[in-house]
Amino acid sequence: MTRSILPLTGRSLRAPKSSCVFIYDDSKAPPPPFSAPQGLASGFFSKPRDFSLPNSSWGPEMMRLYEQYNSQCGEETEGGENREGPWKRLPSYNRFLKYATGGVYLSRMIHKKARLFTRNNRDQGATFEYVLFFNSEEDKCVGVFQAGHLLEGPPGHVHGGAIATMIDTVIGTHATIACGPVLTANLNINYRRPIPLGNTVLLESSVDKKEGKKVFVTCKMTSSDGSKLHTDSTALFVSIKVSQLLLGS
Ligand SMILES: CCCCCCCCCCCCCC(=O)SCCNC(=O)CCNC(=O)[C@H](O)C(C)(C)COP(=O)(O)OP(=O)(O)OC[C@H]1O[C@@H](n2cnc3c(N)ncnc32)[C@H](O)[C@@H]1OP(=O)(O)O
Repeated sequence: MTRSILPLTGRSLRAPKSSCVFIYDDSKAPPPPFSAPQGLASGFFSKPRDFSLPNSSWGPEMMRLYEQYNSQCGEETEGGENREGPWKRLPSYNRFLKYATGGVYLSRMIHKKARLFTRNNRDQGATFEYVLFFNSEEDKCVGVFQAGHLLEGPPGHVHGGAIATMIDTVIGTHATIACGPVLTANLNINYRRPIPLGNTVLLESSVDKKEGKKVFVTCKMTSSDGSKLHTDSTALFVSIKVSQLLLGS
């Protein structure tokens, strides 16, 4: 029923401008009727929470790096003018699908309780605190990541799977910006130095080459001052049609 009427293509999955999108918040009320246009039932809709903004759990290094990149971001001023800047902060929600065109309905039909792995803990600072910035002129993506105490692997240090998750998030986002919807086909990580829990690290990714449906990305993760290399990694992403995921093929 639903599959045939949904105009879901790669092109329809665009991140919205967070300032003007209203979405259904399923924690507050029952859903409006399926056919309700987005934004009409104002009592049921609320602004999506952008998890990539500072909160009280962010330590000084996280804040320093955030300010460093954020101060170089283009933005619309209160007077409505556009301030130029090479970087753009990428907003981050707990369910990407909800905020894509038409996704508000899809998100209720497809595993409606699903939440993004990295954004599913309400306890600020406990798991993944991160913010991503993108520089289109240089085609660079950076992630600033503060690792919370629930990410323990080796005693007092961050689990390798959590590190891989962060790398995949940064390079996956970068590959998506470069090529539209993609899936990780291959990810190789050299773990060079353990990361103490609570530390802030910097991830920097670059697209090495695109070849048909394939995009090759590399990423380095360093201490916040850049002095220590924690990981270096390479990855292959393959372009997909979003309908592939929805139709289970
Ligand atoms: C603003 C932007 C916001 C963005 C938000 C986004 C958030 C994102 C953040 C979160 C990010 C989270 C991200 C996640 O967690 S993604 C979740 C983890 N990944 C998966 O589950 C992927 C599972 N795999 C597949 O679905 C398929 O195998 C894929 C789609 C990957 C390839 O499909 P398929 O097999 O049908 O591909 P093809 O036959 O058309 O081949 C195409 C080409 O690719 C080459 N090939 C394929 N596989 C490999 C391999 N392993 N090594 C080397 N090469 C490989 C292949 O040889 C061919 O090359 P060529 O012959 O053409 O030369």
